[in-house]
Amino acid sequence: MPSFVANVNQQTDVLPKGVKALMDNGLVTIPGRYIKPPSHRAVKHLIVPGVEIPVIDMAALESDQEKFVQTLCKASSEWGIFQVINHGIPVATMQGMVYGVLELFDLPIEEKMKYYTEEVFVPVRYCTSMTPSQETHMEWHDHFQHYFSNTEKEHPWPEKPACYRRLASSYVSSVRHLSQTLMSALSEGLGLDSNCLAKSFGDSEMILRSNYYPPCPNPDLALGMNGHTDSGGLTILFEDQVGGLQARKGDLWYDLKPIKNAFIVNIADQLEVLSNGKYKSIEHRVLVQPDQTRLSIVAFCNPSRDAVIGPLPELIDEQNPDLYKGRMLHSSILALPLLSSFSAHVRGTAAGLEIFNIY
Ligand SMILES: O=C(O)CCC(=O)C(=O)O
Ligand SMILES: [Fe+2]
Repeated sequence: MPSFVANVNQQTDVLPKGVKALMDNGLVTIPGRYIKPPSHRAVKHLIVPGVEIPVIDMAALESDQEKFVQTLCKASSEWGIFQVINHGIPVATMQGMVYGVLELFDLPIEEKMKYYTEEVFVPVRYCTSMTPSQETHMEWHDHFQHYFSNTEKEHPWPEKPACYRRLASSYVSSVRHLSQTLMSALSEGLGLDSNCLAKSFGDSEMILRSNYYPPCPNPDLALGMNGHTDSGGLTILFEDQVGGLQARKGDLWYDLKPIKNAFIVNIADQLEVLSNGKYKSIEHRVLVQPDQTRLSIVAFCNPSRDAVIGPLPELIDEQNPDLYKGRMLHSSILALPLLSSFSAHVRGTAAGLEIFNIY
C-alpha cells in the first residue's frame, strides 16, 4: 500500500463507503442521514431555470485583448461565475480525464477505501459528502481529491486505474495554464500589472476534485452539494451535460445550463478579498437527478498556504476603503471567516474548510 494512504489505521468497515456503493447495492429510498431538513431543501419557485451565465470567448484574447479583459471583469463583478469557450484545451484531454475519473470511481470499493480520509491536504483523498463524521445531513456525492502543494516534485497518483496518471497529469497541466491566463487578465481588469494577482498568490497550490453524483431515489429530499462559496482563488470546473449546478443571486437560484466542452469558472473567496470586493465569490450548490449520474471535475487554483490575503494596497484609497479592514488572514486559514460574516451560507469546501460547515 502506498505510504501516503492516510487511513491505514482506520476501521474501514465502519466508515461510510459512499453513495455510489449504496446505489450499486440497489438502494430504493435514501437513508435518513441524506434527508435535508425542509429549510435546507431546494424550493422550486425560487429556481430560475436554464440560465445562460456570461460566456467568455478565449479567442477574443487574441483579437481584442482590451475588450476581452473588460468582458471578463464585468462577468467577475456582476456574476462571479461564467463559462469559458475556445479555451484551447483539446476535447481529447477533457474527455480523457472524464474517462479516467469514471474508471477511478468504478474501482472496487475496497480499492477506493484505501484512500478514504477526511483530511484535505493529502495527495489523494476518497470521501463521501464533505466531512461525514461531523455532519448531521450528508450530501449526495462521493469524491476523489488531489492536493498539489507548491513544493511537490512528483504527484503520487493512484496506481489504479493504470490510465489515470497519464490522463490526469495532462488535464492538470492544461487547466493550470488556463488559470494563469485568466489570472493575468483578471489582474489587468483591476487596472494592475498582469502578474499582480499571481504575485499575491505566491507559489500557488491546486486541489483537483472529482465529484460523482449517482442518481438519487428521492432527489427532492437531498442535495448533491449544499450552498457554499469556494474558499480559494479561482475555480475551474468541467461538467458533463446532466446539469444540476445552481448559482445564487439574492433569494433566487439560477440553474446553469452547461455548454458542451466549456469550462465553468468562478471567483472564490480569496480572490474576492484581493480585489477588495470588486470580483464576487458567488454561492453555488448542486441538485441531484432521479435517473442520471453526474460528474464534475473541479480545479481549485489557490494561493500558497503561506500567503497573507488582504485587499491589494493599489486598490485602496479614500474613495475605495478597505472592505476587509483589519481582517487579513493567512491563506492557510483561508478567507472563509472573512466572508462568512456576510453570507450565512458560506461553507468553504474548496480548500477544505469543512470545519466551518454551518449546516
Ligand atoms: O459539481 C459541481 O458542479 C460543483 C462542485 C463544487 O461546487 C465544489 O466541488 O466546490
Ligand atoms: Fe464549489
